[in-house]
Amino acid sequence: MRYLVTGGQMKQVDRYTIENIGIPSLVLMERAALAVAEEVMKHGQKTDRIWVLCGNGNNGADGVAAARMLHLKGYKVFALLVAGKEKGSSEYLTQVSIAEHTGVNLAGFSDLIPGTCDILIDALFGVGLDREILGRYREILETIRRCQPKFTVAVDIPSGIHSDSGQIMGIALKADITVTFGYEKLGTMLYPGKEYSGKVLVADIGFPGESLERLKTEYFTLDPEDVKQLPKRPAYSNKGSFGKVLVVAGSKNMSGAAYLSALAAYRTGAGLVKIFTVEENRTILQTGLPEAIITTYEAGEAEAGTERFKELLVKQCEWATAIVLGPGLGQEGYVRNLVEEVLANAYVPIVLDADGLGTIASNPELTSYFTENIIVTPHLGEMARLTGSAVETIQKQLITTAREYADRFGITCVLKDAVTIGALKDQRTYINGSGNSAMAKAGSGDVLTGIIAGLLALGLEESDAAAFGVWLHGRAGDMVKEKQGEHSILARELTEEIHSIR
Ligand SMILES: NC(=O)C1=CN([C@@H]2O[C@H](COP(=O)(O)OP(=O)(O)OC[C@H]3O[C@@H](n4cnc5c(N)ncnc54)[C@H](OP(=O)(O)O)[C@@H]3O)[C@@H](O)[C@H]2O)[C@@H](O)CC1
Ligand SMILES: [K+]
Repeated sequence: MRYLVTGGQMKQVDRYTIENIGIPSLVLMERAALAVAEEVMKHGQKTDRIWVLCGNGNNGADGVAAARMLHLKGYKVFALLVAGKEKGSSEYLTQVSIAEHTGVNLAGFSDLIPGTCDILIDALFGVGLDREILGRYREILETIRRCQPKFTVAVDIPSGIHSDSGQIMGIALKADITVTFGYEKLGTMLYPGKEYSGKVLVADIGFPGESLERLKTEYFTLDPEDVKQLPKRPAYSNKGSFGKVLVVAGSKNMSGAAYLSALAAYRTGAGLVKIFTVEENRTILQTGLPEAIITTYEAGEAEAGTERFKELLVKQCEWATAIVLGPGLGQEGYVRNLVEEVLANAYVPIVLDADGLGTIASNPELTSYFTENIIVTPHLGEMARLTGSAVETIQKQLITTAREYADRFGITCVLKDAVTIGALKDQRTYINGSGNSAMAKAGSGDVLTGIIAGLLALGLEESDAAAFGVWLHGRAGDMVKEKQGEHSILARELTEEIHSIR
């Protein structure tokens, strides 16, 4: 697990380290600049034309220091000082003074003769960027972009990307590599910032652990080594040891979603999976997934809300350790009854997805059944229906949208996008780094519900099941893509990779 920070949190880490621990700001900066210079030396040669674009805050000061280090190693460096010294930070003034004493080639931006730039070090704005880039700064960034640097190393974060949201603040520079300090910023994990950052390298510049621990560390991501934290299968066990997943899914002419969800739950480790679906799906599901138990109902009895139907459903809910509710249920009138009965009668974790969420959006009064064991997994369109916000608005504020929805009901909200967010009920927020665009295909979401339910059945609590589930799902997608390329992934193949990850 890796913590991620907002720009504001990073500033608090800086301040605490400087003021309470006593590591001078310039000492941190020296290590930051060295990390940048070393990265440039790995990619460049002494004959390369290296430009360093420097603002007059501490990001610019990092740039000036890196320019000095490269200059002293014999590299051809040209530091472009974009702003005057008047409002420069004290570290910036110190770095410029040192650079002057060591003979670094310093110039104002107006002295730039546009030409070949082999390597650009982008040190205009770091976590201090707090507003839209306009006027002269915008023109400077446009000029730099027109020069088409062959390789760009961003200092801390690409200039123009907001460190909390990953949004472009009017204009931004694209980097091949971003050398970030201490902890990765949310802005390089979230689109479009993620795309602008290239490869992100986190440089340890000496922040002691306690400088972060004392903050409320809310944001985190998972890496391949974290898979070790998933529960192991004890040797002495039976199918009952691993929990029972009830998949309430499927409708007439729609059996695939139930199949995929159930299959994924089994592949993730559930001991028993039962599909509760319409009678029409019995044969096809029994044939496709003979390992699953199939219990069926008639749409008519669900519509009428007969006693037999209610009793049958209550029995299923009592049987389950975890429930998937929604995939492929369709939008027939009876679905509302079905969803309400499950929400009212289940006392175990429920993964609510797809048509289950559609039912909630059309019948918002059903949210009164939401308890802390609900995990909702909407994509942006579903979230738009649930909240009444536009998709474009949600996309610009994934984290806040997911967090607000989760907190409103005290539930866990997994908001699915190119970077999926898990606003967990325990107040931590998971930012997913696995997965790829090839997974944007029918059935992929059904597999995710099954994986999360499988983890719940193994005993993970809702927050961990949601975060690990999203990660495993993306990782499986990455592995399938590696084998068969971008275009031909099928949702069911995601389930076939789960074993190689776990
Ligand atoms: N010891 C430390 O603290 C360490 C810090 N480190 C480094 O410091 C960086 C943070 O430094 P920072 O806080 O000085 O902010 P920074 O990103 O340089 O930007 C501030 C400048 O930008 C300006 N500005 C902002 N928005 C603007 C806009 N839209 N359009 C125009 N101007 C705009 C703003 O102007 P102002 O608002 O003052 O008018 C100010 O001049 C961090 O990312 C890391 O690289 C590391 O060395 C580790 C040790
Ligand atoms: K930068």
